[in-house]
Amino acid sequence: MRLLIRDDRVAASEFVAKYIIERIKAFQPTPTRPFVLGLPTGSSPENVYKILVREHKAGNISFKHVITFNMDEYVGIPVNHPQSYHSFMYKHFFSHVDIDPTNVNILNGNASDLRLECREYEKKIAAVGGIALFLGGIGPDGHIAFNEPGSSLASRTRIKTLTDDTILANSRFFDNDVEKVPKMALTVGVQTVMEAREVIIIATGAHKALALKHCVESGISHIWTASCLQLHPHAILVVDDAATLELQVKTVKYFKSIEASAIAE
Ligand SMILES: N[C@@H]1[C@@H](O)[C@H](O)[C@@H](COP(=O)(O)O)O[C@@H]1O
Repeated sequence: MRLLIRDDRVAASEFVAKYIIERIKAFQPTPTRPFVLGLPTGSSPENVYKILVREHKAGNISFKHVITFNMDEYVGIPVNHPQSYHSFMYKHFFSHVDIDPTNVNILNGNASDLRLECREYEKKIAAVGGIALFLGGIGPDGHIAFNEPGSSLASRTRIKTLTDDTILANSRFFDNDVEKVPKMALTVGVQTVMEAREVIIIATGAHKALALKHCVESGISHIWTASCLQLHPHAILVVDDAATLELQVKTVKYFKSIEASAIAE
């Protein structure tokens, strides 16, 4: 796992957006050989989308031959609900770039058979050769996608009941009313994320510091599900200074020093 520390959220987002652009460009996607990108929602990636849109408008990147798979979606709210992850993705990203809507995959939280929807999602990912790069965020409780504390680290796309902590954290998007927050979601599993060839996580703000500590300095645990990334051969965590508050000074120094020496090489 690489840990890259930037001064603030803007700098962290710039790094992540540029990384995604570089990866897509290096892959040189075509209609028959598309780039497969996994995507999250949340306030952390919002800025990343802003930068990707900016770079697209500046003519620096095309998403024409990119297939996307979103990590998760609430169960039981209409697709056009302002807080659905469908709405989020179109509002912040898809509506502003040249992606082919038929290449956009988002779980349907209103499917008549939710289990089937999840199984089909996994099949769709496999059918396009797996995810090349999964962008993710982490919840304050260390969850990745909606893999809440206690999720199996071998899990695949499925229905999850959200924890009280997540419902409370996400109530800020629902008029601060926990009653309005959906109680269940569909989410890719920990294993689904782990099978991506690369994973890049953005985590910013002091409220992510404890999660980051558990993901980086503690053992792999189903309680802090993002800690699974310790086992991923190509995982990068991009964080701001505030998110490192709970890390040991020596951890921060170490990761900063290896980045500095990598730049010097
Ligand atoms: N399901 C999403 C996660 O994928 C996301 O990482 C998390 C953190 O969101 P934020 O970046 O807004 O803190 O929120 C939600 O629970």
